[in-house]
Amino acid sequence: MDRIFDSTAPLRIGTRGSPLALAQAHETRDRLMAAHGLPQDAFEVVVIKTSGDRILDRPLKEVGGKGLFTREIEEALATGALDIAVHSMKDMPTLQPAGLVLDCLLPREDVRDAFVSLDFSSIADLPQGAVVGSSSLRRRAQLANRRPDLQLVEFRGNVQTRLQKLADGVAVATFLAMAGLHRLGMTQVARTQISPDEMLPAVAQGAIGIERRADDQAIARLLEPINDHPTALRVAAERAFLARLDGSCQTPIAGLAELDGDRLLLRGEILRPDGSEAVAARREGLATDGEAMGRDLAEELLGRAGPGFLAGH
Ligand SMILES: NCc1[nH]cc(CCC(=O)O)c1CC(=O)O
Repeated sequence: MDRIFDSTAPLRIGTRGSPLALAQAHETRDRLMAAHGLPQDAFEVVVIKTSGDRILDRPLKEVGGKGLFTREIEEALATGALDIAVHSMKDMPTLQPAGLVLDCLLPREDVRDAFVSLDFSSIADLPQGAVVGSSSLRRRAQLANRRPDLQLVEFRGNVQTRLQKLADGVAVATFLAMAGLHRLGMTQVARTQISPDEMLPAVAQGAIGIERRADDQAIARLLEPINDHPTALRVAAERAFLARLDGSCQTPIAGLAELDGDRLLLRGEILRPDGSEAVAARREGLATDGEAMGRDLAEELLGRAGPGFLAGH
């Protein structure tokens, strides 16, 4: 019998402590309880503070790359202080540290961005020169590309902090992932759900991934029934695209794969950080070829953009 079912010790689920991260950890726990008929006390949610949670006063691009919200959690997983770790896939580097794998994906939530504002109903509704808050390089570049007249200010912090900044008048509008709002039961703050045609979301937006030690076969079997195969195919194609672009937090990149039966439609966009130029393309093919399509799409965009584009020079 698997040690996980024999053990009297609860399964330790590692997560960040933000309300959204906790909601994602609880969703993971609930799916494992349902899949295996386990009681809630078979699990323990362990909150880990990451450097990204500690440093709130500087733009993310100055603090460091994508590992910022995950490093301490991955260290705890590697040393055995956790059994699994729950992550927003959009915050994950494309390469896992040696000894860890991230191959269990929960069913994907809404992939769209939400336009959030107390005074205006959409991007088009924003007056000339309005101040918009966002710390996402992708959203900043996409917005600057479509509305060069707008003024952008940094907007760090969790969903609640950012809404407070709007209430305080720091900016008149911001963007949040619909997925996060759904999981927090806060979709009412979205004034408009922005179509991917207007603003292509981040790679893996709306997807939750569960990481484990590569050699932990009991955990691999435990996770197997909660892995959502359509989500896994889509995220694999998007992350192959991202990996080929050498994407980091420093680079405005958007990508979205959608399934239609056994077909996969993959769209990608890269932008100059100041939004002065955007290059977009799409690929369509068999879903099982998604990762090759991702690499191929990245090659096309890199070729069309030319050297130095992603660095902004
Ligand atoms: N970068 C922070 C982050 N990482 C994941 C989400 C939302 C949930 C998701 O996309 O899965 C957010 C907040 C946001 O973009 O509004």
